[in-house]
Amino acid sequence: MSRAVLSLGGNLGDRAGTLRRAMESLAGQGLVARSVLYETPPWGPVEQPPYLNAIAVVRGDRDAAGWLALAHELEQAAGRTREVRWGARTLDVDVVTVTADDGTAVRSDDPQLTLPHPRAHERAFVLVPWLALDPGAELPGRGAVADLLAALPPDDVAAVVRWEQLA
Ligand SMILES: Nc1ncnc2c1ncn2[C@@H]1O[C@H](COP(=O)(O)OP(=O)(O)OP(=O)(O)O)[C@@H](O)[C@H]1O
Ligand SMILES: Nc1nc2c(c(=O)[nH]1)N=C(CO)CN2
Repeated sequence: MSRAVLSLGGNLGDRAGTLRRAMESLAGQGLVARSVLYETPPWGPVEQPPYLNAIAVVRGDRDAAGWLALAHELEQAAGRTREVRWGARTLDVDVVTVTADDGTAVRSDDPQLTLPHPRAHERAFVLVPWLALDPGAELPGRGAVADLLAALPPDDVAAVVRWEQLA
């Protein structure tokens, strides 16, 4: 058993429908908690439309590789094709962190699965929904999510706006 924090995002097609369907799939895969949807400006060097983003916390009988496989299944179900790095997509699911049942954070330097996610700490689109869902959240090796957010440019944080309730 392990617990994973997943970041979901998409900026093509029916963004809200795609994220809702992904959350419905996760409901059958050990979904423990989910954030509402946030509209976020595109992060990174590629010019593209705004994203909807959300965080899901799942717990179940999978190891880290199993959570990554689930992330890829959700992306495929949303019709995602792999194109430009950091470019537009119907659905992107990143594994932010995985915690074993003894409380140990899984660490991995494998390029196919790097844990904790190496860029999560600098992404307001991950940290804002995560903090709202879990005010005590910690990104292993980086610190409290609240402190990481406080270290980001305030304009980046303010640009992440609550979009609507999932329910
Ligand atoms: N923690 C992780 N979560 C998801 N994918 C990961 C992780 N670590 C490594 N990867 C690998 O990254 C590869 C590229 O993923 P993807 O296309 O989603 O990248 P990206 O979303 O453009 O960029 P980023 O990784 O910065 O979010 C995947 O095939 C996956 O194997
Ligand atoms: N706001 C936001 N920006 C992004 C996102 C995302 O989910 N949200 N995903 C990306 C894919 O690497 C690149 N940029």
